[in-house]
Amino acid sequence: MTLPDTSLSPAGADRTFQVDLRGLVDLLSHHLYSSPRVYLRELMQNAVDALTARHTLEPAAPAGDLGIRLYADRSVVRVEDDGVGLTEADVHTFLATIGRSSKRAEGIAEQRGDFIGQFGIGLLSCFLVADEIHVLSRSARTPDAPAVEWRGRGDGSYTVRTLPVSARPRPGTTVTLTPRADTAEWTRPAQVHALARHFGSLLRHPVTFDDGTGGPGAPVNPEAAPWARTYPTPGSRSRALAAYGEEVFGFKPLDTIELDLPAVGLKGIACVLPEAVPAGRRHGHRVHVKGMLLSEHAEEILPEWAFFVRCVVDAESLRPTASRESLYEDDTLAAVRDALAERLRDWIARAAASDPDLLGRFLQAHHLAVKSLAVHDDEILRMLLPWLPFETTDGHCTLDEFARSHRTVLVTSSVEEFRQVAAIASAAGLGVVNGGYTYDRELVHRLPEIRPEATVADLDPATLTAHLDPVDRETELAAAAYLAQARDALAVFDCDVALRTFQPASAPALLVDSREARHERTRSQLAREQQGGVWGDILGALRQEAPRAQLILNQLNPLVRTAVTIDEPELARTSAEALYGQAAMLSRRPLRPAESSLINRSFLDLLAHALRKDS
Ligand SMILES: Nc1ncnc2c1ncn2[C@@H]1O[C@H](COP(=O)(O)OP(=O)(O)OP(=O)(O)O)[C@@H](O)[C@H]1O
Repeated sequence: MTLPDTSLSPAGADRTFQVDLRGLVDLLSHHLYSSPRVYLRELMQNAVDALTARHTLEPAAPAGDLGIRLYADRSVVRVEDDGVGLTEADVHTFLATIGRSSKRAEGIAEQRGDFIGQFGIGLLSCFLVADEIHVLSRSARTPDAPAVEWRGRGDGSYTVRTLPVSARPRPGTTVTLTPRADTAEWTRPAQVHALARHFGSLLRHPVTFDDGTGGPGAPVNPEAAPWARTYPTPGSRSRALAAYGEEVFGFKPLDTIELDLPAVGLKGIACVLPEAVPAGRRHGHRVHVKGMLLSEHAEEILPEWAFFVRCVVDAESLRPTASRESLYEDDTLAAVRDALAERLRDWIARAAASDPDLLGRFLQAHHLAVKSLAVHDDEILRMLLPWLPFETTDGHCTLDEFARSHRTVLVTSSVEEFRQVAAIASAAGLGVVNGGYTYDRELVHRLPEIRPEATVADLDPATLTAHLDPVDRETELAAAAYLAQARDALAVFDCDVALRTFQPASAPALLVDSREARHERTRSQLAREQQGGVWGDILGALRQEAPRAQLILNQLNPLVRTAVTIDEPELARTSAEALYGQAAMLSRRPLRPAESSLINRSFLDLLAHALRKDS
């Protein structure tokens, strides 16, 4: 073992970490912030926090008198506020110490609720666009203190000096950046103006922008948030909220739901999407804190099932993470999520109770989202199950309509089984729902919970065939030769052939072949191929009696009646293959390569036969 060399440093001497500021800024820009543009958000946010502190200090000061002024010409970007300002001691403590913040209580988790910042690193984001940060400040807390100037450089060095009061006659802070040439994209005047509007349009303090061309500063946030304005009528209010939703999200909402949670000072709107979105694709919500836009893609404020809305909210006490692009997962956020989810449920309940037209349009676009919700939410299930659309043997209809005309509701377990039995079941007067889509079978089975008079049962193809009428002995005997040839032709598909009578007469054949049966046959076939090998033994051990597919020919169908009388063996085989191919296609399940080539071959053979006959 080698002992550490202690000759150069006295044992136990305390040392101080060195910080490589360039490395730190690099880390922030590549891993914390999504884009250099966030420098403006951080500066505006510091200005907002400084104004908040000033209001606490001077509660009587009229809010409209204290504001934020932005300035950008081609050579500098400046953010000036009438906030609480800094003394020389504050500058050393807060500006020059990375990770130190005046907005935090004792621990890192104890942010003082009135501020947006807390981590003491936001100002560093200015190094994403400039090599030097210049701060000129005057404290409102110590009005006699001189103005103080701080210059912080990207290499980690800084200078502080005090200046006469005349250098900054009023309390507040001015931060000036001299952008690097390669960052013009984020610092040219038009861009600074656009970014200021983007981040600050809902700020409650007056914010102006001046591009140095001489005109008056343009207001960045001329109007209050749309939900904070007053409107002459409820109708004009909801139209204004919808127009705002359209402006920020780019779609015309199906409806706009107002959100208001006084406990956390949250207000905003949820815009119902006019079209369905794939369940996995979530766009997230726009979250403002104290008016400041922090995230455009926050997902955490609503549960996953709420993918049919996009929200804009402004909250007093949600806590952003250091990157500001997501929210700190704490009890408040969990409570907000629950409360907002409750609002969405209330909206659905209201539409179900009093606005069938709106409910209809909503379900047309979002029935999948609602189905996923109803599976876990008894309240939604009770309210909406009768209204949800399902594919049935009566076409697409609501479960309520369907249950009214069918006392027993049969439900298949796969889409393909539904396709196989739909026409025949409906001709036989049976009511079948396609239970193959996600959630559908589960939901249909819960119908008796809200319609106790309804009965729901599973239907599989084998049950249906058991109900088909056999043909009389004479017909069976007459068809025996044809059936034998058909069985022989279809043996490669492990398919039996039978003759029955069923409606509709227009259906020549029904292929009964459940998914489980197909899997079982594949396994059996593999076991046969692998005989003797390890796989063969394993698969063999798993082997059950492989259920066979069944092609059921319809004796009522004129084509089948003719086919069973064919005495030409080749033509008999081809016709059986063609009937099998047509029934397989009707089931709309994916065809195996052998089946596709069989369909091709039988078609061409039949064509050749027809042409030969004609010539
Ligand atoms: N415009 C300003 N007016 C007054 N003080 C300011 C201003 N900008 C920065 N400060 C002081 O500098 C400190 C550090 O600012 P910085 O933006 O780095 O971090 P923060 O805002 O405290 O936290 P966060 O990293 O979460 O933004 C602040 O806590 C505040 O004391």
